[in-house]
Amino acid sequence: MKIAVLAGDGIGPEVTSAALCVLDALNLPDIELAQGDVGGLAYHRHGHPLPPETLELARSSDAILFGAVGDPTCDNLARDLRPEQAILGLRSALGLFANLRPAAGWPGLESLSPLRPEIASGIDLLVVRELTGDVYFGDKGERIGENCERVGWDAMAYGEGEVRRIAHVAFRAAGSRRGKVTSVDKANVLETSRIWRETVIEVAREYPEIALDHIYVDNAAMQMVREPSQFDVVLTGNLFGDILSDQASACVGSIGLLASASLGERQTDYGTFGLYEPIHGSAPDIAGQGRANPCAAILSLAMLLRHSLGMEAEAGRIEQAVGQALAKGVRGMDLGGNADTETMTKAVLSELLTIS
Ligand SMILES: NC(=O)c1ccc[n+]([C@@H]2O[C@H](COP(=O)([O-])OP(=O)(O)OC[C@H]3O[C@@H](n4cnc5c(N)ncnc54)[C@H](O)[C@@H]3O)[C@@H](O)[C@H]2O)c1
Ligand SMILES: CC(C)[C@H](C(=O)O)[C@@H](O)C(=O)O
Ligand SMILES: [Mg+2]
Repeated sequence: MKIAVLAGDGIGPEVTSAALCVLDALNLPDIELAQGDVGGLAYHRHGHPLPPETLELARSSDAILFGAVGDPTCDNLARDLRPEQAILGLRSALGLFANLRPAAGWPGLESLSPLRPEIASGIDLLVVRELTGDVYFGDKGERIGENCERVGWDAMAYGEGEVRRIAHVAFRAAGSRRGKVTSVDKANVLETSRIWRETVIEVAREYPEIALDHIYVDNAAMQMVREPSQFDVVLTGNLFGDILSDQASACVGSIGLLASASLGERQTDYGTFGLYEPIHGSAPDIAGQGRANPCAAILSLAMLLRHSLGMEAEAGRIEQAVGQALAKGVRGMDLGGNADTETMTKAVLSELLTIS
C-alpha cells in the first residue's frame, strides 16, 4: 500500500508530520510512504508548483496524504505558477471530482462554537462538494472594458454529466446517514444552477428513500448558523462548497478540526483512490510556530485509511482518539487552549493506546 505524502507549505508539513506520527503508532504492516514536493516549496526547488515527478508519484500511489499549499512569497507569480494551482492540478488530473467534508460537533467543544451550545451540539453534516468543475475550471481572463479599464472574468459552467455523478455520491452518502440531501444552488439567478437543480431532481428519482430539498446558497449560509441540525448531506458546487465548508468548520469550533477526502472513480486493490487533506490552508500567520491544530490532518489520515485502504477499524480508532483527547479538555490554540501541535498530537497518541 503506497501513500504519497505531499506536505506542501506553511503549516502543511507541521500537521502532516503529526498525522504520520499517528500512522506510525498504528504499526500497520505493508505501508510504503513516498514524499513529494508540492506548492511553493516545489516552485522554489523545481520552478513549478506541481512538478511532473510529483504528479507521477501521486498517480502511482493508492492514496495521497496532502498538507496544504500557499506561500506569500509566490503572490506575484503568474497564476499557473502559484502554489494553489498544484492542488487544483492534482484534483483535475486525477479526476477527484467528489470532495467529502464532514462537520460534526465534538462533545465538550459546544461552548467554543460562536453558535449557542445547544445549536452547535446539533451539527452533524457532510458537505459533498463537486471539485473539478464550476468557475474554478472555466475559461478565465482579462479584457479591456469600457473606459479602457481592465476587466477580469471567470466563466462558470456545469454540464449535466458532472452534476449527475456528484449527485449520485451525495444520495449514496445520505443512504448511510440520515437520509436527506439538501442541494445548494443559486437557481434564481444562475443558468449553471438551473441545470444543476434540474439534474439533481432527475437523479433523485433513483433514490426514492432519500428526501431532497433545494436551498439558495445565501439562505444556506444563514440557515447553517441559525439551525445547522436541519442539514444532513449538503450537495453543492465547487465554489459554494468551498465557502460553506469553512463556515461549517467555524460552527463546529475551528477550521483546525475539519478533514476531507477527494475521491474519483479509480479503484485500487484496497478501496477508492483518493487525496486526503485538512480543509484549511497553509496558515502563513502561524506557520513555523508549532501552533497549528493537527486534528484536521489526523482526521484526514483516518479518512484515507477508511476510503482508500479499507481499514475502517483503524480509521475509527483514530477518530475515537481525537474525540477522547478533546473530551479530556486538551485544546489547540485555535480553540482557546494552550496545546501546541506537539502536545495535541501526543494527547491523541496516548488516547490511541487506550483503544483496542
Ligand atoms: N487545500 C489547500 O492547500 C488550501 C486550502 C485553503 C487555503 N489555502 C491557501 O493557504 C493560504 C492561506 O489561506 P487563508 O489564510 O485564507 O486560509 P487558512 O485556512 O490557511 O487560514 C485561515 C485562518 O485559520 C487559521 N488556521 C488554519 N488552519 C489552522 C490550524 N490547523 N490550526 C490553527 N489555526 C488554523 C489560520 O491561522 C488563519 O488565521 C493561501 O495561500 C490559500 O490559498 C490552501
Ligand atoms: C487553495 C484553494 C484552491 C482551495 C479551494 O478553493 O478549493 C482551498 O480553499 C480548499 O478549500 O481546498
Ligand atoms: Mg477552501
